[in-house]
Amino acid sequence: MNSPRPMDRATADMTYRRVIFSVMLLITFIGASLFSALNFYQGVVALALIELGMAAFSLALLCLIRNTRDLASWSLTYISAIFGGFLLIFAHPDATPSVFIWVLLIPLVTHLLVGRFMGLAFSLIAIFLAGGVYIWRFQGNPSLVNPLELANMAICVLTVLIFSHVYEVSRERSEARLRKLATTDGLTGLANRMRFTDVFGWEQRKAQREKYPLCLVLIDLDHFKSINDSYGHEAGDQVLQHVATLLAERLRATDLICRIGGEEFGIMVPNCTLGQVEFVVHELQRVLAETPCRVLDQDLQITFSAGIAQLGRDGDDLRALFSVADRRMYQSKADGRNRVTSVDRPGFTMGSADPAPGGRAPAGD
Ligand SMILES: Nc1nc2c(ncn2[C@@H]2O[C@H](COP(=O)(O)OP(=O)(O)OP(=O)(O)O)[C@@H](O)[C@H]2O)c(=O)[nH]1
Repeated sequence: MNSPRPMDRATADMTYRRVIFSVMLLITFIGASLFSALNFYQGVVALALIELGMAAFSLALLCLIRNTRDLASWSLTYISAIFGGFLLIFAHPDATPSVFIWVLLIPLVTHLLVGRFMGLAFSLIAIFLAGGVYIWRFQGNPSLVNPLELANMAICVLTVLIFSHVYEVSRERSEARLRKLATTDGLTGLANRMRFTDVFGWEQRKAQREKYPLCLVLIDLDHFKSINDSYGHEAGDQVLQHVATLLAERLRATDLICRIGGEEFGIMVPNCTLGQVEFVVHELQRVLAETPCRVLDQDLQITFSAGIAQLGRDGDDLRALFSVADRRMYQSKADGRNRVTSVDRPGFTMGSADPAPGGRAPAGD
């Protein structure tokens, strides 16, 4: 099964929930141990044994969840087991009414551990069951089971449930917004360099493990400065968005494209040989040539120069690949632009690249 790429929602969510789960298990372990000792001391052996079981279970889970990928299943197991333990305690003749105050924690704990949907579903079932046990236990006691008492408890528990749910919904939304801000380029909506670096590291390990090629393409728009100079910065922004959309539409879902900065883009292409990637980039150039960018009632013909580097052949990490792809991209510029380079020309150095010539504006119609 494919694990999610870094900074994907599932991964970030798991990191957050693992911390919450660990804290919860620690609290359960300490609390259950303490109550177990107290109940043993008071001679209530049955309750003491249930609590001892809860403490041992929490400790075992604490060790188990450190590295598990299946955190959601373990969280549900924990919630079900602990709630099962609570139901046994609630039903025990020695348990006092004050024990039911723990029901207030159920919405909070479940929402924190398993999110808004499962949290809400589990809370409703648990509150319903706990309420049933309460009525069954104390039905002969009118001071504990009467409409006023029940309404008090129900409103209190429902308020905690509503707040827990609203909190979790807004937390998940804020987290998604922050994650988007942190990982995407604001102008084009493509991945930013930080996300690219994260995903590349993940993809690199996968490519090395599964022995398939991984290539990096650097793309730099040609004479972009002259677009800004001739048509204005806003027009330049539109061109960047136009190119970003075209590139993103043409690449596979497994490729990752990012805006590195300015008018430079990076593409990570897994599972393709250098020759295949070169073909793909030529295709992108062809599509771009066939799709001019409409700006201020003019069709601007945009071209780019590209350099390609392959993991292993040209370097063993992203920094080395960037350096090689960058050199080849400049070689494409020096060779006349609108080109793709995947092998070094002997004797070529960055200094020998043609410095950007003063402002040839792209062809308008
Ligand atoms: N509109 C716009 N322009 C940007 C942005 N970021 C960088 N630029 C401009 O991009 C231009 C890059 O110019 P150069 O590095 O000289 O490159 P070039 O004109 O494409 O020349 P060659 O790369 O040699 O073909 C500069 O004018 C920057 O101001 C941006 O976000 N929006």
